[in-house]
Formats: sequence, structure tokens, C-alpha cells
Amino acid sequence: MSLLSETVVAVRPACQRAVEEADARQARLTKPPGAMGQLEDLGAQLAGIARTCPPPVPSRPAVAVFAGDHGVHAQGVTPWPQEVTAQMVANFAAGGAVVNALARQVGASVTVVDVGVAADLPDAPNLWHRKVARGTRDLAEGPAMTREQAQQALETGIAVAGELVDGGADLLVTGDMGIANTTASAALIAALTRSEPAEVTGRGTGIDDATLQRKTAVVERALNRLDRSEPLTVLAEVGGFEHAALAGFLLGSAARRVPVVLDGVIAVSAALVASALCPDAADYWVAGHVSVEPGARAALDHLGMEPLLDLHLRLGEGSGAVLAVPLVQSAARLLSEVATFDSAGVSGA
Ligand SMILES: O=C(O)c1ccc[n+]([C@@H]2O[C@H](COP(=O)([O-])O)[C@@H](O)[C@H]2O)c1
Ligand SMILES: Cc1cc2nc[nH]c2cc1C
Repeated sequence: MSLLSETVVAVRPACQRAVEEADARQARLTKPPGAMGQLEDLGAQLAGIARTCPPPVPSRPAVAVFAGDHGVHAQGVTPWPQEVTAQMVANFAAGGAVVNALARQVGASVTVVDVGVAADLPDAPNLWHRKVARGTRDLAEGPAMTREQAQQALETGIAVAGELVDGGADLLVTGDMGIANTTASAALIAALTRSEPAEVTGRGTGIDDATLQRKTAVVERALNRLDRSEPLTVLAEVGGFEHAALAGFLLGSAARRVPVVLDGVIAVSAALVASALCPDAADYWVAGHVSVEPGARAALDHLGMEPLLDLHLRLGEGSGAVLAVPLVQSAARLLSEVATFDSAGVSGA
């Protein structure tokens, strides 16, 4: 059996009994019922993932930034030159990017994984060389990846999740880097949520009206030739190496029963692929934030997920997800540390 199939069959739904125990405990904590809003649902989700209530407070968050290049760059869908992908990978490895600063703030490690950057990359301790190919082919012209390449990248993401968990991580965080990857994300989202390309294609790193029109037309063209019957085909046809690796990362986290915080539009487009491959895996995912890229909201709605933050971010790298890490930790901490009405001698309503 392939690593992908093994991983999919290893995923178990979260424990409903622990979720119910958490809900019952939330009602006894010294606060009006429901007063901690979305953090109460998150606490219950973490209990379900840990299969016990109260759940442990995650203390070793680990970000994986998956990087790849995109043949669709040739269509003029982004103002940035392709070499920025490799240059930013070097910046992540040196600790100088936004995600590095935010990760230091919350005590998270940052690992950069080259799954498909066009250029050769130097060696660095936190840069993992897992290149499947030097960028995808142009999704406007034909399949971006072969099915074999898509599966290899998926399995790379599964393996990375496993290695980080084996290294002690107890909360995984998604990150991405890839100039032009919001075009592939829009195509995945349009295909998998059956939305109109114009509704889910956005301005990415910041494009003018003419470029947005061209980008939307590229997504429309790709969708017109797409066979949507199989998620792996959709991924290979219009996805990127980082999307495939992220989808694998999300499946791998679920198989290892470790919660994972999703970042922006690239992560949620990968989550659509992963949930189509394995619906139960979604029990392990937390939406860290909602990106301003319009496809992000469409994907989250399709997944039935409510984001923790809405800070109008559109960076990627894992930035919005890292910012949500303290909220995830807080949700678990409330269940273990807040006194009950009984224990504190506080009267009920
Ligand atoms: O995370 C997001 O929602 C997000 C929104 C817009 C842009 N990005 C980042 O910007 C790059 C892709 O933007 P673009 O315009 O080149 O498609 C890529 O490196 C992403 O990490 C990320
Ligand atoms: C500078 C820069 C940093 C990024 N981080 C994630 N995507 C990015 C795109 C650009 C262009």
C-alpha cells in the first residue's frame, strides 16, 4: 500500500465522548455558559483530538513552510519575479521573514521544505531538500503536475508531518511560499467548491485590474478542461507542489492525531483536496485566520470552518496561523485551569 493510502486509512475521527465531556465541563466552569464563544468549541475540538478532557496544552508548535514555483507565472498573473520564491526561502532559512519573527514570539520552530522551487537552494539546518521538480508546468496550458508528481509531493507532506511529530511537535502549523500560487489556489477552490472563478480569484500579492482579469481568465480556462471526478486529478491538473505537500501535511497530522493550524488561501485550498481524500481528517484542523483573498472564505465555508482571526492579512508563509497559536493554547488551558462553580464556591444563575 502507498504511504498516501496507509495514511488515509490510519485517520480516525476525533473522539466524540471527549468532545461531549469538554462541552459538559465548559458548562461547569466559572463563567456564564458560552461566554468564551469560539474558544469553547476549539477546546472541545482539542479534547476530541487528544481523546481526553481536559486536553493537554500544546507547548511545542512547529511551522512547516512548503515552497514551490509555478509554470503559470508565464501568464503574467503576478507582478513578482519567480526568483523571489528562492530568495524568500533563503530569508526563512536565515530567520529574517515575517513568519520567523512571529514564530519567535510564540516559541514555534520554522522548517522550510523545498518541494518544487525552480532554483537550486543552498544547505541550511532548517531547510529540507525534497524537490519533486523545478516548478510545475503552466496550468493554463495543460496539467501542472503528473499524478505521480502530485502523489510524491503529497507523501512528502505526510512524511514532514511525521518527522516534526517524531521530533516532539505537538501542534503543527502550515506555511507556504510560491510566487503565483494564489492562481493555483483559486483554481483548486473553484473546482472543489464549484464556485465561479471570478468569485474566488483575487489580487494575491497585489495586482491591478488588468492583471486580475487575466488571472481570472486563466482560472476559467483551466477549469473548462478539468475532470473534477477525482481529487488527485484536480490537484495534479491545477495545483502546485506546495499545495500537494500541504494536503499531505494535513493528512499526516490527522493520522498522527496532532492538531494543525491552517494559514491562508493556499492552506485552505490544500485542505479542500485533503478533505476530499479523507473527510475525517478535517476533525484535526483549526482555521487560524481568514485571508482577504476571496477564495479563502469560500473554501472555509465549504469546509464548515470558522476562522479564529480576521486581521485582513494576505501574506502567507504561515503568518496568520502562527498568530493563532496562543488562541489554540488558551482554549486548551481554559479547560484544565479554570475553576468550576463547585470547586470555587461560586453560585450559579
Ligand atoms: O496566505 C494568503 O492568503 C496569501 C494571499 C496572497 C499572497 N500570498 C503569498 O504571496 C505569494 C503568491 O502571491 P501571487 O500574487 O504571486 O499569486 C505566495 O508566496 C503566497 O504565500 C498568500
Ligand atoms: C516579498 C514577499 C514575501 C512573501 N511571503 C510569502 N509570499 C510572499 C511574496 C512576496 C513577494
